[in-house]
Amino acid sequence: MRSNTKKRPVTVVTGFLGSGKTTLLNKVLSEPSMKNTAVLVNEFGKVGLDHHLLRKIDEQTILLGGGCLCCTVRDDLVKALKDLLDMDQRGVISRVERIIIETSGLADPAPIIFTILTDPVLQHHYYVDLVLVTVDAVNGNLHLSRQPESIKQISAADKIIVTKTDIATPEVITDLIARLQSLNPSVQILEALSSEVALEELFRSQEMEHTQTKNKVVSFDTTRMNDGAHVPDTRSISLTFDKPLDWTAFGLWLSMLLHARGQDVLRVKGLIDVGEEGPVVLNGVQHIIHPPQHLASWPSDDCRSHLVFIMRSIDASDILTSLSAFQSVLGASPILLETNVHV
Ligand SMILES: Nc1nc2c(ncn2[C@@H]2O[C@H](COP(=O)(O)OP(=O)(O)OP(=O)(O)O)[C@@H](O)[C@H]2O)c(=O)[nH]1
Repeated sequence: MRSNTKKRPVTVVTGFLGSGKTTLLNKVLSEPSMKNTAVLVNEFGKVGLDHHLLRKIDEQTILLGGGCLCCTVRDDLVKALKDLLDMDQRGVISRVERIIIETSGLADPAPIIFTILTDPVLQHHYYVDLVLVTVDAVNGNLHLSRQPESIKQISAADKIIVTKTDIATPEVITDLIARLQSLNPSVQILEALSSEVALEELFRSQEMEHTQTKNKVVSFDTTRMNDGAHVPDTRSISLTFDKPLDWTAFGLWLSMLLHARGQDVLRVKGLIDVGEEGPVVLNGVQHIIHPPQHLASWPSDDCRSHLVFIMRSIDASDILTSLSAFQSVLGASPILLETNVHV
């Protein structure tokens, strides 16, 4: 019986239908450093194909049943992760050091993260380290305008990999990247084909990257986006605070917000100055907040709190008013850095 008390990282790879998830994974999994990776593949539809396409890791590729992982087959996911653990501990498969879940193109990553964080067994053995989202350079804009699932995926992303840049014009790629950055200001965007996306960069733990892209001012023409979209308005806001925050009071404020408007808060991400040496990393997808992590030091010279919300139908002014009303307990006032509205 092998013993391994270290929690294993789970990377969720999602992206709209046909956006290049399997292609990217094939590349990633052929790297020697990924050899102890198990892959769970979920496809929408009765007959799955992608697990056949992921040849490199035959033995440790598991196909989760037809149906979408985010709504119908979460029991399958729990069972597959427990089975992997069991097989790993009994030594019947090679040691599993990382798990990749390739979702169906229609999946909302939030319930998947929620399942792993809340299952009484899984939470002791696994943690979700990254949500990687592939976006097709040619069709990405259309998906964002027409498919609400696509917006949820972008909101949940820690890193976005733009695929098919070889068959899109530079203007389309630039516009798409601006739109993605505007939807999720804290996300890191990589191009799949540029230098083949270095693996270390793709899978690098995110704490050190939290501040790299935040606060980027993106020029963005909202009129172009109103192309008969079916997606309700989505907006992102970036905030800072004039002083360190009281962490307990902030946690209370956030719980109240999520309790009242959890459905409309797609993403919360931040580095919070709580008056100690390093910041607290906050990472939430919809109503799920990952266990906050206290970093020993700030990842850059900028030691101010940074908080990004991606929301539906909630005005930046509502957040600011609510935080301002709470400021005597928070110990700091909010300052709006940037807001982007997509209608
Ligand atoms: N030209 C080009 N084609 C690509 C690129 N990435 C993927 N493709 C093609 O796009 C098609 C779909 O790619 P997949 O990797 O199967 O996409 P997926 O997201 O796994 O698809 P689903 O599982 O159906 O959601 C395939 O024909 C790929 O060869 C790319 O960067 N450039």
